[in-house]
Amino acid sequence: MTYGPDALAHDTDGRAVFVSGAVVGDRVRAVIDRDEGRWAHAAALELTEASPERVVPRCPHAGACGGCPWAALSYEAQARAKRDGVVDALARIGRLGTERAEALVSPLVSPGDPWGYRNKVELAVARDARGRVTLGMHGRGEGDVVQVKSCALLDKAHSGAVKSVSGALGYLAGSHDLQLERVGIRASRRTRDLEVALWTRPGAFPRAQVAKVLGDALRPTSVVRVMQKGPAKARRIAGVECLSGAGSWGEVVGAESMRVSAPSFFQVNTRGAEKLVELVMEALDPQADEEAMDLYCGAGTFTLPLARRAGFVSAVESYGPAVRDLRRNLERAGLGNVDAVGGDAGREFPDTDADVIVVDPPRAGLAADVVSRLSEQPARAIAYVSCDPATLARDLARFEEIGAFRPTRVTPVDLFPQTYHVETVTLLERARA
Ligand SMILES: C[S@@+](CC[C@H](N)C(=O)[O-])C[C@H]1O[C@@H](n2cnc3c(N)ncnc32)[C@H](O)[C@@H]1O
Repeated sequence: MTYGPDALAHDTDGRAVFVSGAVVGDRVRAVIDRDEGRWAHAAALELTEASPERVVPRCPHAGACGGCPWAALSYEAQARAKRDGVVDALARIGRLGTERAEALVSPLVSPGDPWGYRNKVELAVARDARGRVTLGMHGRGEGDVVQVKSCALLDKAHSGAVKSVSGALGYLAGSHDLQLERVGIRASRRTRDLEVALWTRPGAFPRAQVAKVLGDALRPTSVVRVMQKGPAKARRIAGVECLSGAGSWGEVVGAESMRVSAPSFFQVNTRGAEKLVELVMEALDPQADEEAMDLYCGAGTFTLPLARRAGFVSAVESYGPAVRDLRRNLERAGLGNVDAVGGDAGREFPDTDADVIVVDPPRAGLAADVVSRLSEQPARAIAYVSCDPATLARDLARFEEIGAFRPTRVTPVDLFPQTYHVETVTLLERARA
């Protein structure tokens, strides 16, 4: 498999052909639909011999919906392919070589059930030629929307929420222009919190009707409207208003209770988030007389447990709503030993000497100046949590070049079963002179 939805084949000239609709080991008849010279893309038309790793997806929409691109691959094969993908990225992009990469990367850790693990789904909105609105899951093709009754990745306790929200908003959109761009549903089995977040353009909005219709349909604990400006993909926020209930969503991660507002990042797999915290704490083992740093800290998934164990924590997060969530979570937890700074991790790099450090950047990885600043730290260890093996590998190569810290363990964690995505926790330890 590739780090993507496709399987990898080679044509008679040995060039790579990415094949959609196939899994590793399949024999298929496929047609090339994109030729880029050095590589090509093909679509499988007919399965002539099924791979022993092929399974019947648990969800009937898996072929059309974009949410589960690896659902036709057995879970064991997914786990192997993810670990192999991390090894390959470290060997090639990280320039660590195959032998060292193989020794560094442990087998994939699976935090729990590979279905029903998500605490969040996002519904796409489509309008037909007559302006009628339908809501559904993002399809495999650009702009496709697939109507579903439930999502097999969403926590079973809330599996009906997708149908209820799609129905209620589809009905209301028939008589009101909601200016809807997408809808987020966050559901917690632990707190029973259920939040519906409507992403819209700013402007007039039937607040009371939306709150009433959604309230009747599924009794959410919170309904919020996130007003967005600029291009939809940029997700720039013009304002957030609470239409009913709490105005935020609550979840329990290990021993910590957290509240998160709709635009803020929160791991979609709660058990997976717990596993990450466990691995990070185990690797760093922060002590009461030590100082910790948490860069790209979000609403505090690592900050809170770090603050329980270390003497002091410097935390940096650039996104305003997440910084507010972090401060509120620290206050609710009664933790006063954290300096929570809002701003870019490079520009606001804490002017302090840390003993242990957590970094958990977005997919783009660490800016080069952040790797340099981290390398100047006297810390004994850094835990690098990554959601992209390629940028992790690039950053590890930068650490190696500077030479102050070396990766000593890379643990892939399966936060996103049925997809090609993989999270990793890398322990970097101070290099011996
Ligand atoms: C993968 S999330 C991790 C959040 C948190 N550690 C958690 O587990 O919930 C990455 C976070 O980095 C923040 N971020 C993105 N770019 C940043 C930057 N340049 N400086 C600081 N934070 C940034 C995002 O807003 C997001 O909250």
